[in-house]
Amino acid sequence: MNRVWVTGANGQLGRCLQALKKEDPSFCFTTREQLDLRDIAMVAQFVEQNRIQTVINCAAYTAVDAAEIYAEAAYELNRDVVANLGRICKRFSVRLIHLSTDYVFDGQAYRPYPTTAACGPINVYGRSKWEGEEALRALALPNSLILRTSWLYSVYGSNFVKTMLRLGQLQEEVQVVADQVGRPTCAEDLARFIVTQLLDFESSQTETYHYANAGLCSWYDLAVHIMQNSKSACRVAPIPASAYATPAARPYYSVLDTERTQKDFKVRLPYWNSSLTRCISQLQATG
Ligand SMILES: NC(=O)C1=CN([C@@H]2O[C@H](COP(=O)(O)OP(=O)(O)OC[C@H]3O[C@@H](n4cnc5c(N)ncnc54)[C@H](OP(=O)(O)O)[C@@H]3O)[C@@H](O)[C@H]2O)C=CC1
Ligand SMILES: Cc1cn([C@H]2C[C@H](O)[C@@H](COP(=O)(O)OP(=O)(O)O[C@H]3O[C@@H](C)C(=O)[C@@H](O)[C@H]3O)O2)c(=O)[nH]c1=O
Repeated sequence: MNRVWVTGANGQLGRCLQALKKEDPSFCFTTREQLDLRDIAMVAQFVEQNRIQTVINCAAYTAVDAAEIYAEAAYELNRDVVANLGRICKRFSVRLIHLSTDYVFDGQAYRPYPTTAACGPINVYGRSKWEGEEALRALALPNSLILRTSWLYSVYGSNFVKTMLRLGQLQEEVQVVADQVGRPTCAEDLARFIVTQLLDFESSQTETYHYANAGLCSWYDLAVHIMQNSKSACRVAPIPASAYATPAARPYYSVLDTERTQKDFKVRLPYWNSSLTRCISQLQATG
C-alpha cells in the first residue's frame, strides 16, 4: 500500500483531494492545526511513524498581496518549510509532489511558458514559491515532481470565482483587469489528475510539470463568464491593471504550456470554461 500524506488539507486543493480520497485508507490528511509544517521535528516524526511513501504538499502561503507585507511568513512557508520537507523526504526515501504557481514567471512572454522557461517572479509570493522550487531541485529527489498550476478555483475556500459570484449579487457593476492573461484551473480537475497519474511517478530526480485547464483568458473574460453563467445582471467593465492598484504586481501573461504533461501522461486537459460552468452549478446548487 502506497501511504500518501496530503498537507494543507483545509485548503482548496486539499479539500478537493479529500473529496476524492478521504475514505481511502492509504491516504491521510493534515491541517495546519493538526500539524504545523514549520515544526520540522514533528514533520519527520509524522513521516516515519506513519511510514509515509508519498507526500502531496498542498500547504502554502497563498495570500499574494499580504505576502508583500508579511514577506517573512511567505518565505518561511513557501521556501524554508518546502526545503525542510524535501530533506525529510530524501532521508526517508519518500516521493514528493509539490505544488507551485504560474506566478514564478515574469509575464513578459507572448507564448505559453514551457517548464524549461526561465523564471523571473515579480512579487514576493512568486519569488518565495520559486525559491522553494529551487531548494527541491537542488535536492534532486527521485520520483518527485514540482507541479505548477494557475488561477485555481473550487467550491472551497476563497478564490476569484467565488468573489465574482458574491460581487455579482451585490453590485451593478464590477471593474476587472483585462490585461492579465492566464489559464483558470479547476482544483477538482487538478486533484483528479494528481491521484490518477502521479502516485507512481518514476524519475531519477525532481521533475517539473505544468497542469492547467486548456484555453486561456483574462481576469475580465473570466468575470464575464461567471456573471453570464450565474445569470447575474452585474456589468463587467474591463480596466487595465494600472487602474487597479494592488500591493503585489501580477504577471501580464502567465499562461502555462502544458504540452509536456499531455505528452508524458497521455492526458487531455478539460477546457477552462466547461470546468468553470460545472463549478458554478455546484456552487449554486449548494447555495
Ligand atoms: N490558489 C491558487 O490560485 C493557486 C495555488 N497554487 C498552489 O497550489 C497549492 C494549493 O493552493 P490552494 O489549495 O489554493 O491553497 P490554500 O491557500 O487554499 O491552502 C493552503 C493551505 O496551507 C495551510 N497552511 C498554511 N500554513 C501552514 C503551516 N504552517 N502548516 C501547515 N499548513 C499550513 C493553510 O492552512 P489554514 O487553512 O489553516 O490557513 C491552507 O489550508 C499551493 O502550493 C499554491 O501555491 C498555484 C497556482 C494557483
Ligand atoms: C476582486 C477583483 C480583482 N481584480 C483583479 C486583481 C488581480 O489583478 C486579479 C486577480 O485577483 P485575485 O487577488 O483574486 O487573484 P490572485 O490572488 O492574484 O490569484 C493568484 O493566486 C495565487 C495563489 C496564484 O498562484 C496564482 O495562480 C493566481 O491564482 O483580478 C479586479 O480587477 N477586480 C476585482 O473586483
